[in-house]
Amino acid sequence: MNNKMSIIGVPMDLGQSRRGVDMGPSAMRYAGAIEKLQELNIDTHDLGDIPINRPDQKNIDNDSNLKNLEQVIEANEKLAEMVDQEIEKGQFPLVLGGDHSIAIGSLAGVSKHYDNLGVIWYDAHGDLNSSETSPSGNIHGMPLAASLGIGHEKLTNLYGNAPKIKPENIVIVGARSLDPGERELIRERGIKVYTMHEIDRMGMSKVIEETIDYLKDRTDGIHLSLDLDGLDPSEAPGVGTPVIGGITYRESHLAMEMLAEAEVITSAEFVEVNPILDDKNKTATVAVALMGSLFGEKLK
Ligand SMILES: NC(=[NH2+])NCCC[C@H](N)C(=O)O
Ligand SMILES: [Mn+2]
Ligand SMILES: [Mn+2]
Repeated sequence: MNNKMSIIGVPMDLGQSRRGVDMGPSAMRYAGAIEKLQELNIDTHDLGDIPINRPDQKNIDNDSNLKNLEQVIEANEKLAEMVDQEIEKGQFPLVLGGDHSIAIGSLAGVSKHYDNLGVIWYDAHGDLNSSETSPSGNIHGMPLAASLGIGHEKLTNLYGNAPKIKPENIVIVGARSLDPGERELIRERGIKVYTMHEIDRMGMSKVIEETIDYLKDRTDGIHLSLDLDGLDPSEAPGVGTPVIGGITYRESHLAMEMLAEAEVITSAEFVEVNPILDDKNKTATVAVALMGSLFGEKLK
């Protein structure tokens, strides 16, 4: 793996309705993210947080039902540019969120550098909604669709033309809450999904083995987008949209270790850590432990 890493914090909570996820980057730094990476002999540059403009009140776009559309776009444009520049310099970008809408910016920046970017979407949700299908108007439920070129054109065309990624280069792991429009899209576009059912049946080991086999040959880089709500809320309670019956802490470590061993991940983000809803920073601590495994920590 690329040993030179740039950390980019995105303290943004405007892609969903529960305040507090803007403190995610601080919570993960406080839980020792930078020290953990340095311990692993990774040459780590913490670039700090992207400045976020907060609206005075809740802003709902008139022609779509999208909440805080302008602010989300502004933040994502800054993020895309930064991610793009860091990769250009030869750095591995590690993005700390913030709500999952920031994946729009991460993927916009990363995809500039790959013709066939692969994406592992580790999440209880598909985040495949558009303004038409979204039950909530929350943009954090839309980043994967937007990156596929589906949805509001200001989101799909952010920092370059749509689409940023191809449906056949995506693997969703941990899904257990999919809206009707998302299911339809998964079927229509043939997106590969390992729901909790498959994880229970096959075991995480087989799921990740298949994921790597599937993506390895067809892609020229793989972005890991890890939403902490992919884990079970008993182990990662500090998230805004928890869904019972999730991936365990051990399964998640195994997944990260297998990805590290295969040396396939070329960029990553950890999102949706909400310290206000958390139990003594437990979720940020879990996130940092998973970063350890993803970036090569071994027990012996
Ligand atoms: N990144 C997340 N936590 N997304 C949750 C999305 C929940 C729901 N599917 C929605 O679109 O509103
Ligand atoms: Mn989620
Ligand atoms: Mn998500």
